[in-house]
Amino acid sequence: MPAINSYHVLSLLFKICISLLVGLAVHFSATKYLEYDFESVIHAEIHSTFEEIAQITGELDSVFQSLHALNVSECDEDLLLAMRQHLFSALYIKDLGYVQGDYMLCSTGVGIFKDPVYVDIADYQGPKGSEIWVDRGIELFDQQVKAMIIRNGNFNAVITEQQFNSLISIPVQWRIMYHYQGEHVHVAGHKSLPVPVTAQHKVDDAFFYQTDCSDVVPYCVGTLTPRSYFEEYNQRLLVLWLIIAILTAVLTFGGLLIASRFRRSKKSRVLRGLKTKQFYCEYQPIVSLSSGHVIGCEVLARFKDNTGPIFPDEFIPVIQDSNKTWEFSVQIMNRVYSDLSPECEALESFKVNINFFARDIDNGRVLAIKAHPLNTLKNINLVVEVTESEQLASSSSKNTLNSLTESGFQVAIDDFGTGYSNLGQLRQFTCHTLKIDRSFVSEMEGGSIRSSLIPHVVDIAKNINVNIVAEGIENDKQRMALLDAGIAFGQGYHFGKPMSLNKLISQLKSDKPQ
Ligand SMILES: Nc1nc2c(ncn2[C@@H]2O[C@H](COP(=O)(O)O[C@H]3[C@@H](O)[C@H](n4cnc5c(=O)[nH]c(N)nc54)O[C@@H]3COP(=O)(O)O)[C@@H](O)[C@H]2O)c(=O)[nH]1
Repeated sequence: MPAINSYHVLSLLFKICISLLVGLAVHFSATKYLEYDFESVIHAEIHSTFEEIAQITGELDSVFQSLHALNVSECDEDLLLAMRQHLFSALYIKDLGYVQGDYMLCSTGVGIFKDPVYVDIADYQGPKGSEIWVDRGIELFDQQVKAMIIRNGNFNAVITEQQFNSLISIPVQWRIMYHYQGEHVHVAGHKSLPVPVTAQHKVDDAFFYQTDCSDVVPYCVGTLTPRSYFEEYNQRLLVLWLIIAILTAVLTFGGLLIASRFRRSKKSRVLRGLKTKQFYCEYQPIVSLSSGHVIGCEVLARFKDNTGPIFPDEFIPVIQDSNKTWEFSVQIMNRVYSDLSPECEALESFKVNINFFARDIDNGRVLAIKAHPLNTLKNINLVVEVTESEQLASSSSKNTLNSLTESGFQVAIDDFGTGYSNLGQLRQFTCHTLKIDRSFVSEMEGGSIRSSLIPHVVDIAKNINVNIVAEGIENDKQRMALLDAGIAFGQGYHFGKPMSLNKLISQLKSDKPQ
């Protein structure tokens, strides 16, 4: 299991926060949408109220018009009959009366008054010369009701507040205002609601407040709807959206986990590292086994990102499988160049072994090394190190290696003895060094069959006149035994682990006779 560090904790917290934010955003947007939708419902309700008010005023206009057409100057039974006929067919008007001057003479409900009733001053002037009284308590068919009275000429009509109560069907607090010549007069509903001056709406934690004024009739309506009604009205949708929001948050979290797992997969880290040039180099000394002097080094690529290091045994296969071998080698050469260029003055015919892939030898891409600035560094002998493999046996590989050696490069065959090389193959191209795989060295003390092959490899090397570097020397006993076997050079933890170039240079300086 990978170690959990603060980076992982932070990244997990980040994912949780993003997922919560996405879930909240979905929830917030859905609620806003439902609120908007609910406001449209209230808006439609207000507009249907205006339509009904228009019908009321239309009814009043037509009744007044036809009563005026009777051209009467007193209230008699004929007029009462005519008024009652109008009342019978009216939808909204609940009573009609005849007024002369400041006195009402008769009404459809009472008939002809014995004593004319004094009519006080109207609350406000209405359109078309009408006068209006609002919120009046009147007796209608033996019942005390609140009503609005509209007078036009010698006639007045009564509209009860009950008429208005049925105009708005949703359970909101509402208020209808008469709006004429800049004045707002309460007509019906909750007097405490704010005066609806212009169309506006507001939503808070507890209420939806919405007001609107009609363009057709001089009325405005204000509504105050408790949020609980909104929640009840949209109960199913709110629950559904809450579930969707939770699911979205969970899916986002899952998606982020998968994405980051992919991001953290070795393959994507390595390829990202290649793109962002995150590979760097360590240098392992190669020494003379007799004197212990450092005669050169092997360049070993390293990789580390904020998730941690990845070792060559893991990243080399990724690079091979992704066909990025040459891109990788160029990056390493560039790194070696920038590491070495400030230091090379202090060196003396120093071998620098760089590992290349057999496929880049086979396809000849490695020949581009000839034009690389590394080639211009003073005191450096570049050694092309390549692991022995089947690909090295191809004729194109041989041509490439021969072309390199003709141009002054040295060639080292790495891990010699583990695979495909044979003496016949080695004779076909010039190679300068055989590097004996560390498995031979590590098994020397146990006297394995493999280690018993070392003298044989030494013979082969002498035969074709190449140097041998023994790899993986971890103690002095191994050094001595290899020296006895006729091997001149070695590499291994006994002389130094792969290290930074600065460290290697200091080791070199302390190594030099003063
Ligand atoms: N084409 C390229 N291949 C590269 C490059 N950089 C590295 N590699 C290859 O990856 C393999 C693993 O390399 P690494 O993990 O760096 O191991 C090297 C040494 O650290 C290790 N070593 C050296 N001395 C000892 C020792 O005394 N004991 C011990 N247990 N290990 C030791 O051996 C590796 C070097 O081996 P070799 O290459 O065979 O000389 C390895 O195959 C690298 O070649 C690169 O830039 N390009």
